[in-house]
Amino acid sequence: MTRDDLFNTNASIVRDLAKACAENCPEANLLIISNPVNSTVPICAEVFKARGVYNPRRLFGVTTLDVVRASRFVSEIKGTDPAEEQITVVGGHSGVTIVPLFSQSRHPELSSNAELVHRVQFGGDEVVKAKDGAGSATLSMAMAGARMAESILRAAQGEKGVIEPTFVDSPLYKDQGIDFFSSNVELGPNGVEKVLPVGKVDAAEEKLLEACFSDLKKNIEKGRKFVAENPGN
Ligand SMILES: NC(=O)C1=CN([C@@H]2O[C@H](COP(=O)(O)OP(=O)(O)OC[C@H]3O[C@@H](n4cnc5c(N)ncnc54)[C@H](O)[C@@H]3O)[C@@H](O)[C@H]2O)C=CC1
Ligand SMILES: O=C([O-])CC(=O)C(=O)O
Repeated sequence: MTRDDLFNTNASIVRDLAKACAENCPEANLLIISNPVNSTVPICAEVFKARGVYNPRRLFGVTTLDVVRASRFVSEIKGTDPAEEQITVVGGHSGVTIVPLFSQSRHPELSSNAELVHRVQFGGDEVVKAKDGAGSATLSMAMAGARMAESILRAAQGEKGVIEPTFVDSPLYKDQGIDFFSSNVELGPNGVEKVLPVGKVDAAEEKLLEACFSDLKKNIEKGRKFVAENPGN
């Protein structure tokens, strides 16, 4: 079971919750954690657009857990404190759409560690397998969700320099037909303040990004198509 398999159950739930938000709290910050995030965020955007209240600065897919996992896995290899490992992860929130950029960390050599890259990309699946039918990540998901929500609140109260990775309506790869992308984002009182660039990547990461784009495009399109064909009430 992959996150994409959750689409059939979750797409209509997210669509209906988004509709309720669009009608009752259109100005709220929406943090979408329900999977598949790569599709549920575009679903929310379509629902808001259909009602004329879409504000791309207030819609966020929660991808914090990918960074939390990457930092943890690196700390296990290096014998360090995960809180001190700053690993940038970009792309989306499933399988090969998750792209860790170790070349930008203090351990650039790790970008050629295929086993580590795979573990970051499929860390959620590892948990699902280990739980053997009893669900997916829970405590780590709660921690990652809380971190993201707290950062949004701190920025809303005027704190400067609050940066989190999140899957947003992004200018970074729109020219390649990818309207949503996760990268570091500076948060502010109005939600997204600034989408930060991906920065320099090495040749191995360039390849990972290519694979990411191809899947991500399909996931985004799947969400859009669902709303077009099933607009709900
Ligand atoms: N983005 C991320 O990092 C992560 C995302 N997830 C995703 O988060 C979601 C929730 O996971 P869990 O909390 O483990 O699942 P869960 O099954 O424990 O909880 C789901 C909750 O949704 C409620 N629910 C079901 N239908 C609903 C509806 N129509 N309207 C309102 N509420 C409804 C259920 O009553 C239940 O309380 C899943 O989609 C999972 O894949 C999980 C881990 C990490
Ligand atoms: O795989 C899942 O369903 C849960 C999830 O998103 C994660 O653990 O990253």
